[in-house]
Amino acid sequence: MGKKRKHNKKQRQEASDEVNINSEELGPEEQGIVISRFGQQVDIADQNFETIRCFLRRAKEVPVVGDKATFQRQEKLDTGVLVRFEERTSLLKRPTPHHGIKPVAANIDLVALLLAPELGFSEMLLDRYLVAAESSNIPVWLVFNKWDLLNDEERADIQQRLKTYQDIGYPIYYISAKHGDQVDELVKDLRGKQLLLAGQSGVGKSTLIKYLFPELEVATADISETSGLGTHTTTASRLYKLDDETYLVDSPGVREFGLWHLEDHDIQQGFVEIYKLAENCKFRDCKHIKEPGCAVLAAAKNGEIAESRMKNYHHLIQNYDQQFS
Ligand SMILES: Nc1nc2c(ncn2[C@@H]2O[C@H](COP(=O)(O)OP(=O)(O)OP(=O)(O)O)[C@@H](O)[C@H]2O)c(=O)[nH]1
Ligand SMILES: [Zn+2]
Repeated sequence: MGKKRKHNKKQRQEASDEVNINSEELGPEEQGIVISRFGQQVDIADQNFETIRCFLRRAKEVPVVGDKATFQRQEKLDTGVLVRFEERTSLLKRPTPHHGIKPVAANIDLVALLLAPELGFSEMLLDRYLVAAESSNIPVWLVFNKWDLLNDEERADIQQRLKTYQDIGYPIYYISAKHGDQVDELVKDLRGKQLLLAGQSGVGKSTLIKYLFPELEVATADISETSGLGTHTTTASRLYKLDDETYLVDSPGVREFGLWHLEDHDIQQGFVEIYKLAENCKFRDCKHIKEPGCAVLAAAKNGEIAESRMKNYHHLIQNYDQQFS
C-alpha cells in the first residue's frame, strides 16, 4: 500500500517536470557556469554573466557552484533547463553529520585562506586547514587580513611565524580588506583562477567581498526579486566574477572546512614537507611517532622540520589514533 503511494508520487513528480520542460520551447544550447544551487534548481550565469534560473532535467544530476554547464532557455517562462555539466577538475566535498559526503564546490583551483590577528592566530588551526585543503588536492594561499590593526612589533612576530609556511611553499599576502591595502596586488595574482574564500568566522571574508564588489547587495537583491523562485538564503554558495577568467566562490558550507574531521591518511599527507620525507622511512606505514629508522624524526631532530609543525602533526595523529582506532 505504502509502496504504491510512493510510486504515484513519483509519477506525479515526473509529470510536473514535463510541464516545466517542454522541448519545443527550448532555445539553442548555451554555455554557462553554475553560480548557486537551490534544491532542484540552479542559477546559471550565461556568457554575459547574466543569471538564469534553470531546472535540473534528471534528479541524479547534482551540479554544484563552479560547475561549467550547458543549458537551454525556456524563453516564455524566463527560466532554463540544465542539459549537462562538464567534467570537473576538482570537487570539494563536505562531510555530513551522519558520515555522508556532500559535494559543495567544483573546479576550485585555489583556496585563499583568510587569517586575522585578533581571533588569536593559531598555527594549530592553520595546520588543520592546510591538511583539509591538501586532502582535496587544492593549492592554498595564506591571506593575512586586518594588517592595519597591528603595530610594527606585532607585524614582525606574525611574519616570523608565517615564514615557516612560506619556506614550505605556501604564498602569503598581508592585506587590509577594510581599507583595500594590498588587495589589488592579491587580485592581480589571482587572475585566471577559480578560487574559494575560506577562513574562520570574523576574519573578514564578507568585508573582502564587499571591497571587491561594491555593488554586491544590489546584485543579490535583484536575483531573488526577479526570479521569484525558490528561496535565496544566506547559506547558499555563491560564485562571483572578478573578470572573464577569474571567479570567486564563497560557500558558507566550506568556509570553516579546517574544523572538519580528518582521517589519518589526510593528516599524514597533509603536512606536505613531512610527507615528502616519509618515503625515506624504514617502514612504509611509519607514522613518525617513535618508529625505528624514521627519516622524519631524524629530520626534525636536525631542525629541518619546524618544531611547531612537528608538534601539531603529532598532536593530530595521536589524538585521532586514540579516538578512532
Ligand atoms: N581593522 C580591520 N577590520 C576589518 C578588516 N576586515 C574586516 N574587518 C572587520 O572584522 C569584522 C568581521 O568581518 P567580516 O567580513 O564580517 O568577517 P567574515 O569572515 O565574513 O565573518 P563570517 O561572516 O562570520 O564568516 C567586521 O567588523 C569587519 O569590519 C580589516 O582589514 N581591518
Ligand atoms: Zn617515519
